[in-house]
Amino acid sequence: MTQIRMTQVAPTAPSAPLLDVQHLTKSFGGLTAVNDVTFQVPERRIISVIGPNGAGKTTFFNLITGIYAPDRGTVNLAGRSLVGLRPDQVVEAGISRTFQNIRLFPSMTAEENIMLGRGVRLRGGFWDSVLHTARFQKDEEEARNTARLMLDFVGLSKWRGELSTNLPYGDQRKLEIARALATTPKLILLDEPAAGMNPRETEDLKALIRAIRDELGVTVVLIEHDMRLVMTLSENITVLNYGSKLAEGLPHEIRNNPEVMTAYLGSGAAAGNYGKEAR
Ligand SMILES: Nc1ncnc2c1ncn2[C@@H]1O[C@H](COP(=O)(O)OP(=O)(O)OP(=O)(O)O)[C@@H](O)[C@H]1O
Repeated sequence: MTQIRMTQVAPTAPSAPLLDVQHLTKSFGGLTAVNDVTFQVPERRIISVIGPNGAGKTTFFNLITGIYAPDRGTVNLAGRSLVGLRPDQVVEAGISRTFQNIRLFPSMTAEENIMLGRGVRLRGGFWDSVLHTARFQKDEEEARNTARLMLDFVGLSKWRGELSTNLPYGDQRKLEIARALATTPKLILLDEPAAGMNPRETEDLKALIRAIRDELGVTVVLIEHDMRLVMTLSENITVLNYGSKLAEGLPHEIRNNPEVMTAYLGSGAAAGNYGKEAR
């Protein structure tokens, strides 16, 4: 993979977490989907958030990324508050993400999909694009260069001019990651990146996530149901259950935590997943 340095992490005190979430709470009607969750991520870590179906994991990501406003609690990135920012402003602040379901533009090429992701970092405005000004052309060239670097980084250069819909499933997921990386984030949130992948694709994904941290210096938080991947990739794991933080610790601590096991055993399909693959 190409060596690219892209992290723009502002200097923070050695002990200050990059992401600092305190007492985050969100209810929908009578249901508290995220309940008083405190969560800290130091720079350059790979952290997983797990929990049975409906535990509040995606809502937690949606609160961090400005899709929902929290009822209570704070979210800080490198010391800057993100509460009240729109999703695009959160991206500009340095957090990008992928979604549980693939959200590519099927009638655009792999390269064009990434160029769109890069748009948030470009300086030209609406009239620059309408009038095709010199600034627009410079922006477009810059976006294309970044897209090519990212395609190379995730190993998809051969698909550059192909419509995204024609890519194999695992490669579409990688393309989404490339698009998120094109915004030069400090932190990337991956929502079930291995969902639907075969074992070989999952192994590739594991190597890619490590490279994102090691080569790009980007911190990674992932939601994932594939326990084998979670246990072998994460440095730390946070477990949510019914919206609350049930446990937090090293992979072997989580694997041996009876409360975590009970939470999964009570949750149908996810229980099988945990029981089979956590070992
Ligand atoms: N916009 C919404 N309106 C009402 N309820 C919601 C909304 N979003 C999420 N919920 C509810 O909040 C709870 C948590 O959902 P969430 O999708 O965050 O869980 P999850 O842990 O990501 O689940 P899964 O692993 O199945 O993706 C669920 O009961 C869900 O139905």
